[in-house]
Amino acid sequence: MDPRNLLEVRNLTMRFGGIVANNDVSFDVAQGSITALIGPNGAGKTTVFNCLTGFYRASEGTIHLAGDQGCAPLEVGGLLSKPLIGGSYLVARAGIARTFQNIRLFREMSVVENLLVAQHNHLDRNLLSGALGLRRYRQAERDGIERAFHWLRVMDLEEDANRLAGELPYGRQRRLEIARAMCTGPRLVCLDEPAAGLNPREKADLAERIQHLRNEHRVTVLLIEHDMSLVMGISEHIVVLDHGEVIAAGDPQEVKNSPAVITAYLGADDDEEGAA
Ligand SMILES: Nc1ncnc2c1ncn2[C@@H]1O[C@H](COP(=O)(O)OP(=O)(O)OP(=O)(O)O)[C@@H](O)[C@H]1O
Repeated sequence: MDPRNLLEVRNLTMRFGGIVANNDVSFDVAQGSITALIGPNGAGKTTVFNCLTGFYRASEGTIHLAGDQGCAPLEVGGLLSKPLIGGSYLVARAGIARTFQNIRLFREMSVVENLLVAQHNHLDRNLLSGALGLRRYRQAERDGIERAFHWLRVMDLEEDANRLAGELPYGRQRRLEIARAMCTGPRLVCLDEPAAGLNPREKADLAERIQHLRNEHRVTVLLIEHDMSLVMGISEHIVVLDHGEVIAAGDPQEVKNSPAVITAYLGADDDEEGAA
């Protein structure tokens, strides 16, 4: 594995019966980069995310996540050969977190509770120490709450801590989803259309926050997004999918000028025209 990369996807194919959602997809995500995965509707972007995060077990191919601090690389492809639910749980432990195209918060829980539930991996381990020594267990609980408030502050949601998540305005729910993903301490955060439904001011704010996460909190970002000004404004590397296949990859300028990309977008729906 190239030491500059955090993630290497090789020859990923995902079939649903006769439908080939991803066909022989290969790409890299460099350590510390903001990388975007774009393409017209139905191109296979979310399916790639679902394979990366263990929601689907890929039909073929491998996904390598670099080891932490020089440890041996972790083969997520190996983990994903385990059953579906175990897959996503193990992937979270490996250091990948995600948000969803359609917000999936616990709407009936408070904002801070959403962040505490997200940390169940840490807290589960400490249940054992709960049985063995109360002090350690309480410390783990305090750490969890502190971590939750840290990310609420970073995402400017502290004042909403005790509100029900489902009552937050839409833009704040989107920020809460990112805070929840960050709470798990990921090395790679996968954001699925984080700007969907946001107004222009909220989109500009989101772009700054994503850059802040990468610059100040050292997380690598993989982004699916239809808003091309956001993608072109913050990504160093862009991978373009069409009909399940990678048709181009490069920096924003290269992708903008790629004839294959222009053709793919001109052939797509009206609302995507001119996006590339
Ligand atoms: N669970 C599934 N079962 C059957 N087909 C699926 C499944 N998930 C995705 N597909 C199909 O795979 C293809 C790619 O879908 P996917 O959601 O990955 O595209 P996308 O690029 O994320 O699209 P969008 O931008 O509209 O969200 C589509 O034809 C879709 O219908």
